[in-house]
Amino acid sequence: MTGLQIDGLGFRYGPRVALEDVSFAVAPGQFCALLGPNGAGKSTLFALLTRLMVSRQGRIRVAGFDLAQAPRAALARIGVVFQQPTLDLDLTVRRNLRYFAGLHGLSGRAAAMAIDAALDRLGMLERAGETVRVLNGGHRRRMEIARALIHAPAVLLLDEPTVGLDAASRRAITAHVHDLAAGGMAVLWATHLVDEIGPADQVVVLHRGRVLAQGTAAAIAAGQPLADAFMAMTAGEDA
Ligand SMILES: Nc1ncnc2c1ncn2[C@@H]1O[C@H](COP(=O)(O)OP(=O)(O)OP(=O)(O)O)[C@@H](O)[C@H]1O
Repeated sequence: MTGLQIDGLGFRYGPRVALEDVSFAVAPGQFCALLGPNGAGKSTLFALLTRLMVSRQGRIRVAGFDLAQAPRAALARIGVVFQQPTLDLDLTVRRNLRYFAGLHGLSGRAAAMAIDAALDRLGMLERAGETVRVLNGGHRRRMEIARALIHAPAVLLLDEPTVGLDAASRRAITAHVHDLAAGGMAVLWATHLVDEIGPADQVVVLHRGRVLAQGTAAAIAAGQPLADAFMAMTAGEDA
């Protein structure tokens, strides 16, 4: 397995169970939507995948590397776009990315090539010299995704990356990230918005820390709109 594999993952905040026996995989070339309402456990899962937090329950493998046993090798193969933007608004796009390339040990020509390639993939190359502050929200987000690609990760994690964006920007970013998956990356996209998911995408429905369903969106929707299937599943749990 060369993408992302999660087996039996659990996590508690004191007595509160945030994740329970979560297992699923994202293969290279797959766009997988982690679909869950507020409080489902998506951010907790992302914190465990990026080792901001550690769990003793279960196992996470990235491109075959066990995150607990070989954290550096595993983390080197992950690109992350967190919910909260973390850009220096007063630097240009290129300087922001150069700083980040340096964190990954890239400098000089290698860094310049990686930065140009990543910006090009997100349609942002012509904006490389602009200060981040003048970019709109959609372009800032695209730049953050480009930044997450600089070290050529095998797995790309995005935590609700379209929050606060207008419809056109959301559509553009969703399309760009689908293209990255089609190019061979394993993509995990956390969201509570079903309109960001295509029928062929993989979906993992997370609710109250547990996986309620997983499969293609078409299979989970089972002939009804995905939104209805999702509402029925999560409302049923509340009853
Ligand atoms: N620091 C914390 N201390 C205690 N409980 C927490 C903490 N962080 C999250 N929780 C709880 O863990 C559960 C999962 O929260 P989490 O933030 O992972 O969900 P989420 O799916 O990311 O939700 P959202 O979309 O609102 O960010 C929730 O019940 C939440 O209240």
